[in-house]
Amino acid sequence: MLEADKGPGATLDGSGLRVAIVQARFNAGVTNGLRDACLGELAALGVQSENIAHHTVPGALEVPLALRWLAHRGEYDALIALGCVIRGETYHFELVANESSAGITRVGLDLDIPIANAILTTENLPQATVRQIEKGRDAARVAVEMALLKHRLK
Ligand SMILES: Nc1c(NC[C@H](O)[C@H](O)[C@H](O)CO)[nH]c(=O)[nH]c1=O
Ligand SMILES: CC(=O)[C@@H](O)COP(=O)(O)O
Repeated sequence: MLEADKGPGATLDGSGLRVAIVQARFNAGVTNGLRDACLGELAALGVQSENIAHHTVPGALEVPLALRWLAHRGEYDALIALGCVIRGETYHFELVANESSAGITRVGLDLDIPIANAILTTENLPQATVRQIEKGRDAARVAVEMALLKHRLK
């Protein structure tokens, strides 16, 4: 009998989950907004505050390594990456945006752990500012949904 996938509209119950957040401090005005929105949504989904770890790193390029360290602990059901990369005048934007994203994906696949990537990559600060709340909330929902899916499938 095919088990119907309830899809994203299903009620997500994160009450038994353990989640860790890695936040880049670069563009902290935005990443703090991402953090606050993410924490609020995790609470709304039932994730208990004592089951949420939060760590900061200097910038988006340092996020993958911190995620790897946390994944190796084997203590978390999902990880969340928060950051904000804003284009400047040089190629550095592409390097930071692309390498941080590729590193995050690699950690998730190599260490078999769901990682919600909410590292914003925008052309300017206004684009990031208007997206911080939605993207922070989305990251929380993705982390909870994928952690629950992993428990169902593995
Ligand atoms: N320009 C941005 C950076 N740059 C810093 C790098 O992430 C890294 O910390 C540095 O290259 C040392 O390894 N980081 C961001 O998160 N956002 C940016 O816009
Ligand atoms: C994304 C960045 O690294 C950015 O802050 C760098 O700005 P610039 O390219 O003008 O040095």
